[in-house]
Amino acid sequence: MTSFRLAMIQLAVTASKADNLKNAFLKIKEAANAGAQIVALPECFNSPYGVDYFPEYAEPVPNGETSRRLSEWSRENKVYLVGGSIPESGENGKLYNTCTIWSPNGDLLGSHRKVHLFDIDIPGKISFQESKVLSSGQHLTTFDTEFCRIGVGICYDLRFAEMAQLYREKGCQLLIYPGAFNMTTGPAHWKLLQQARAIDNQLYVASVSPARVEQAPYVAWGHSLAVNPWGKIITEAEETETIVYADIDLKYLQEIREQIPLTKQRRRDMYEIKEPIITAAAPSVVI
Ligand SMILES: NC(=O)CCC(=O)C(=O)O
Repeated sequence: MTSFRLAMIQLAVTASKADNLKNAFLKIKEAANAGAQIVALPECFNSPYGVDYFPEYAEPVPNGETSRRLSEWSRENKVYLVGGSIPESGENGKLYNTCTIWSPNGDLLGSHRKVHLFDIDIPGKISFQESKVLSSGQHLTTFDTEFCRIGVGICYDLRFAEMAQLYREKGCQLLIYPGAFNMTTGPAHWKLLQQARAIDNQLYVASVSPARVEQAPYVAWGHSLAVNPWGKIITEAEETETIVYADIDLKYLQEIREQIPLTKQRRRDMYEIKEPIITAAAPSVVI
Protein backbone atom coordinates (compact mmCIF):
# COMPACT_ATOMS: atom_id res chain seq x y z
CA MET A 1 0.00 0.00 0.00
CA THR A 2 1.56 3.27 -1.03
CA SER A 3 -0.76 5.72 0.65
CA PHE A 4 -2.49 6.06 3.97
CA ARG A 5 -4.23 8.61 6.16
CA LEU A 6 -2.66 10.00 9.31
CA ALA A 7 -4.75 11.86 11.89
CA MET A 8 -3.20 14.35 14.29
CA ILE A 9 -5.37 15.02 17.30
CA GLN A 10 -4.78 18.46 18.81
CA LEU A 11 -6.36 17.91 22.22
CA ALA A 12 -7.20 20.60 24.76
CA VAL A 13 -5.52 19.13 27.84
CA THR A 14 -6.96 19.87 31.30
CA ALA A 15 -5.91 19.13 34.87
CA SER A 16 -8.34 16.17 34.98
CA LYS A 17 -6.74 12.94 33.78
CA ALA A 18 -10.17 11.31 33.51
CA ASP A 19 -11.45 14.11 31.24
CA ASN A 20 -8.30 13.99 29.12
CA LEU A 21 -8.69 10.25 28.60
CA LYS A 22 -12.38 10.55 27.74
CA ASN A 23 -11.66 13.32 25.27
CA ALA A 24 -8.84 11.33 23.63
CA PHE A 25 -11.15 8.30 23.34
CA LEU A 26 -13.86 10.32 21.53
CA LYS A 27 -11.39 11.99 19.17
CA ILE A 28 -9.66 8.72 18.26
CA LYS A 29 -13.04 7.25 17.32
CA GLU A 30 -13.83 10.32 15.22
CA ALA A 31 -10.47 10.08 13.43
CA ALA A 32 -10.91 6.36 12.72
CA ASN A 33 -14.42 7.03 11.34
CA ALA A 34 -12.87 9.63 9.05
CA GLY A 35 -10.62 6.93 7.56
CA ALA A 36 -7.40 7.43 9.50
CA GLN A 37 -5.20 4.34 9.66
CA ILE A 38 -2.62 5.93 11.93
CA VAL A 39 -3.70 8.26 14.72
CA ALA A 40 -1.36 10.38 16.81
CA LEU A 41 -1.91 12.25 20.09
CA PRO A 42 0.07 15.19 21.49
CA GLU A 43 2.88 15.35 24.03
CA CYS A 44 1.64 15.03 27.61
CA PHE A 45 -1.96 14.37 26.60
CA ASN A 46 -3.15 13.04 29.96
CA SER A 47 -1.50 15.62 32.20
CA PRO A 48 -0.74 19.34 32.26
CA TYR A 49 2.77 19.93 30.91
CA GLY A 50 5.11 21.00 33.70
CA VAL A 51 7.70 19.61 36.09
CA ASP A 52 5.37 20.15 39.06
CA TYR A 53 2.78 17.84 37.48
CA PHE A 54 4.90 14.95 36.19
CA PRO A 55 5.36 13.13 39.54
CA GLU A 56 1.64 13.33 40.38
CA TYR A 57 0.38 12.15 36.98
CA ALA A 58 3.07 9.56 36.30
CA GLU A 59 2.08 5.94 35.59
CA PRO A 60 3.97 2.75 34.83
CA VAL A 61 4.25 1.70 31.18
CA PRO A 62 2.70 -0.53 29.93
CA ASN A 63 0.87 -1.55 33.12
CA GLY A 64 -0.78 1.76 33.95
CA GLU A 65 -4.30 2.96 33.26
CA THR A 66 -3.40 5.14 30.27
CA SER A 67 -1.49 2.33 28.53
CA ARG A 68 -4.43 -0.03 29.06
CA ARG A 69 -6.80 2.49 27.51
CA LEU A 70 -4.54 3.19 24.54
CA SER A 71 -4.32 -0.53 23.87
CA GLU A 72 -8.14 -0.87 23.99
CA TRP A 73 -8.73 2.15 21.75
CA SER A 74 -6.27 1.04 19.09
CA ARG A 75 -7.90 -2.41 19.03
CA GLU A 76 -11.50 -1.14 19.02
CA ASN A 77 -10.79 1.33 16.23
CA LYS A 78 -8.36 -0.87 14.27
CA VAL A 79 -5.75 1.86 14.00
CA TYR A 80 -2.07 2.27 14.75
CA LEU A 81 -2.01 4.60 17.71
CA VAL A 82 0.95 6.81 18.52
CA GLY A 83 0.00 7.62 22.07
CA GLY A 84 1.39 11.15 22.35
CA SER A 85 3.32 11.08 25.57
CA ILE A 86 2.66 10.67 29.27
CA PRO A 87 4.79 11.04 32.37
CA GLU A 88 6.07 7.52 33.01
CA SER A 89 7.12 6.19 36.41
CA GLY A 90 10.02 3.97 35.47
CA GLU A 91 12.56 1.79 37.26
CA ASN A 92 14.30 3.00 40.44
CA GLY A 93 11.85 5.84 40.95
CA LYS A 94 12.90 7.57 37.72
CA LEU A 95 10.41 9.54 35.64
CA TYR A 96 10.36 9.77 31.86
CA ASN A 97 8.39 11.57 29.17
CA THR A 98 7.22 8.53 27.19
CA CYS A 99 5.36 7.80 23.98
CA THR A 100 3.82 4.35 23.55
CA ILE A 101 2.91 2.95 20.14
CA TRP A 102 0.06 0.44 19.63
CA SER A 103 -0.90 -1.85 16.76
CA PRO A 104 -4.47 -2.22 15.39
CA ASN A 105 -4.65 -5.39 17.52
CA GLY A 106 -3.89 -3.46 20.68
CA ASP A 107 -0.32 -4.77 21.00
CA LEU A 108 2.46 -2.55 22.23
CA LEU A 109 4.85 -1.99 19.31
CA GLY A 110 7.32 0.20 21.11
CA SER A 111 7.83 2.96 23.59
CA HIS A 112 9.99 6.02 23.18
CA ARG A 113 11.37 7.86 26.18
CA LYS A 114 12.19 11.46 25.23
CA VAL A 115 15.89 11.44 24.47
CA HIS A 116 16.65 15.17 24.58
CA LEU A 117 15.18 16.85 27.64
CA PHE A 118 13.76 20.34 27.25
CA ASP A 119 16.07 22.54 29.32
CA ILE A 120 16.13 26.10 28.03
CA ASP A 121 16.38 29.60 29.44
CA ILE A 122 15.39 32.58 27.33
CA PRO A 123 15.45 35.53 29.76
CA GLY A 124 12.14 37.33 30.10
CA LYS A 125 10.41 34.76 27.90
CA ILE A 126 10.63 31.16 29.01
CA SER A 127 12.69 29.03 31.32
CA PHE A 128 11.98 25.30 31.53
CA GLN A 129 14.00 22.45 33.04
CA GLU A 130 12.57 19.02 32.33
CA SER A 131 15.75 17.51 33.77
CA LYS A 132 14.74 18.72 37.26
CA VAL A 133 12.45 15.70 37.47
CA LEU A 134 12.80 13.65 34.29
CA SER A 135 15.50 11.25 33.11
CA SER A 136 16.31 11.01 29.42
CA GLY A 137 15.66 8.01 27.20
CA GLN A 138 18.63 6.03 25.89
CA HIS A 139 17.40 4.75 22.56
CA LEU A 140 15.76 5.74 19.32
CA THR A 141 12.44 4.19 18.36
CA THR A 142 11.05 3.03 15.04
CA PHE A 143 8.07 0.81 14.26
CA ASP A 144 6.91 -1.00 11.17
CA THR A 145 3.49 -0.89 9.56
CA GLU A 146 2.25 -2.41 6.30
CA PHE A 147 2.68 1.10 4.84
CA CYS A 148 6.21 2.04 5.87
CA ARG A 149 8.66 2.29 8.74
CA ILE A 150 8.04 5.22 11.09
CA GLY A 151 10.42 6.99 13.48
CA VAL A 152 9.26 8.58 16.72
CA GLY A 153 10.62 11.54 18.69
CA ILE A 154 9.14 13.80 21.34
CA CYS A 155 9.08 17.57 20.94
CA TYR A 156 12.60 18.87 21.75
CA ASP A 157 13.95 15.74 19.96
CA LEU A 158 12.82 17.54 16.77
CA ARG A 159 15.68 20.02 17.12
CA PHE A 160 18.33 17.33 16.72
CA ALA A 161 18.98 16.79 13.03
CA GLU A 162 21.22 13.79 13.73
CA MET A 163 18.35 11.81 15.18
CA ALA A 164 16.14 12.37 12.12
CA GLN A 165 19.06 11.46 9.85
CA LEU A 166 19.55 8.18 11.72
CA TYR A 167 15.86 7.42 11.27
CA ARG A 168 16.20 8.05 7.54
CA GLU A 169 19.19 5.70 7.43
CA LYS A 170 17.14 3.06 9.24
CA GLY A 171 14.58 3.26 6.43
CA CYS A 172 11.89 5.54 7.88
CA GLN A 173 9.57 7.35 5.49
CA LEU A 174 7.59 9.23 8.12
CA LEU A 175 8.66 10.80 11.42
CA ILE A 176 6.06 11.54 14.08
CA TYR A 177 6.78 13.95 16.92
CA PRO A 178 4.21 14.50 19.65
CA GLY A 179 5.27 17.97 20.80
CA ALA A 180 4.31 21.06 22.76
CA PHE A 181 6.24 24.11 21.63
CA ASN A 182 5.41 27.35 23.43
CA MET A 183 4.47 30.93 22.60
CA THR A 184 8.12 32.01 22.22
CA THR A 185 9.76 29.20 20.26
CA GLY A 186 6.56 28.03 18.55
CA PRO A 187 6.11 30.96 16.16
CA ALA A 188 9.88 31.15 15.56
CA HIS A 189 10.89 27.53 15.01
CA TRP A 190 8.09 24.90 15.04
CA LYS A 191 7.30 24.97 11.33
CA LEU A 192 10.85 25.61 10.13
CA LEU A 193 12.29 22.69 12.10
CA GLN A 194 9.80 20.29 10.60
CA GLN A 195 10.43 21.57 7.10
CA ALA A 196 14.18 21.24 7.69
CA ARG A 197 13.88 17.65 8.91
CA ALA A 198 11.62 16.79 5.95
CA ILE A 199 13.84 18.35 3.27
CA ASP A 200 17.14 17.08 4.71
CA ASN A 201 15.86 13.53 4.87
CA GLN A 202 13.29 13.48 2.06
CA LEU A 203 10.51 12.08 4.19
CA TYR A 204 7.20 13.11 5.75
CA VAL A 205 7.24 14.79 9.15
CA ALA A 206 4.20 15.20 11.38
CA SER A 207 4.06 16.94 14.75
CA VAL A 208 1.12 16.88 17.11
CA SER A 209 0.63 19.61 19.70
CA PRO A 210 -1.92 20.07 22.46
CA ALA A 211 -4.40 22.88 21.74
CA ARG A 212 -3.55 26.30 23.15
CA VAL A 213 -5.20 26.88 26.52
CA GLU A 214 -4.43 30.45 27.61
CA GLN A 215 -4.95 29.80 31.34
CA ALA A 216 -2.77 26.65 31.39
CA PRO A 217 0.50 26.72 33.35
CA TYR A 218 2.36 26.14 30.06
CA VAL A 219 0.73 27.66 26.99
CA ALA A 220 1.25 25.44 23.95
CA TRP A 221 1.62 26.92 20.49
CA GLY A 222 -0.77 24.47 18.81
CA HIS A 223 -0.45 24.35 15.01
CA SER A 224 -0.10 20.59 14.64
CA LEU A 225 1.12 20.05 11.13
CA ALA A 226 2.50 17.70 8.51
CA VAL A 227 5.17 18.42 5.93
CA ASN A 228 5.86 16.42 2.77
CA PRO A 229 9.33 15.39 1.50
CA TRP A 230 9.41 18.52 -0.69
CA GLY A 231 9.12 20.65 2.45
CA LYS A 232 5.55 21.72 1.73
CA ILE A 233 3.07 21.95 4.58
CA ILE A 234 0.21 19.65 3.63
CA THR A 235 -1.99 20.25 6.66
CA GLU A 236 -1.89 22.63 9.59
CA ALA A 237 -4.18 23.26 12.56
CA GLU A 238 -4.85 26.66 14.10
CA GLU A 239 -4.43 26.84 17.88
CA THR A 240 -7.78 25.41 19.02
CA GLU A 241 -8.81 21.80 19.65
CA THR A 242 -9.20 19.96 16.36
CA ILE A 243 -8.17 16.96 14.28
CA VAL A 244 -6.12 17.49 11.14
CA TYR A 245 -5.47 14.80 8.54
CA ALA A 246 -2.55 14.17 6.21
CA ASP A 247 -2.71 11.79 3.27
CA ILE A 248 0.76 10.29 3.07
CA ASP A 249 1.81 9.34 -0.47
CA LEU A 250 4.86 7.08 -0.54
CA LYS A 251 5.03 7.09 -4.35
CA TYR A 252 5.49 10.83 -4.21
CA LEU A 253 8.24 10.37 -1.59
CA GLN A 254 9.99 7.92 -3.91
CA GLU A 255 9.79 10.38 -6.80
CA ILE A 256 11.43 13.12 -4.73
CA ARG A 257 14.21 10.73 -3.68
CA GLU A 258 14.82 9.77 -7.32
CA GLN A 259 14.69 13.33 -8.64
CA ILE A 260 17.16 14.64 -6.04
CA PRO A 261 19.25 11.55 -5.16
CA LEU A 262 20.87 12.83 -1.96
CA THR A 263 21.57 9.39 -0.56
CA LYS A 264 23.66 8.38 -3.56
CA GLN A 265 25.44 11.72 -3.67
CA ARG A 266 26.32 11.93 0.01
CA ARG A 267 30.13 12.26 0.43
CA ARG A 268 30.54 10.12 3.52
CA ASP A 269 34.28 10.03 2.83
CA MET A 270 34.43 13.76 3.52
CA TYR A 271 32.24 14.35 6.51
CA GLU A 272 31.60 11.13 8.32
CA ILE A 273 32.45 11.72 11.97
CA LYS A 274 35.28 9.33 12.78
CA GLU A 275 35.97 10.24 16.41
CA PRO A 276 33.83 11.83 19.06
CA ILE A 277 33.97 15.60 18.98
CA ILE A 278 34.95 16.84 22.43
CA THR A 279 34.93 20.61 21.97
CA ALA A 280 35.04 22.77 18.86
CA ALA A 281 38.56 23.91 19.76
CA ALA A 282 40.04 20.51 20.58
CA PRO A 283 43.05 19.66 18.39
CA SER A 284 41.99 16.03 18.02
CA VAL A 285 38.73 16.79 16.18
CA VAL A 286 38.50 14.67 13.04
CA ILE A 287 35.65 15.27 10.62
N1 LIG B 1 8.09 20.11 25.24
C1 LIG B 1 9.18 20.49 24.63
O1 LIG B 1 10.12 19.74 24.47
C2 LIG B 1 9.17 21.88 24.11
C3 LIG B 1 10.24 22.15 23.09
C4 LIG B 1 10.23 23.55 22.64
O2 LIG B 1 9.34 24.33 22.92
C5 LIG B 1 11.36 24.00 21.84
O3 LIG B 1 11.42 25.20 21.55
O4 LIG B 1 12.23 23.20 21.47
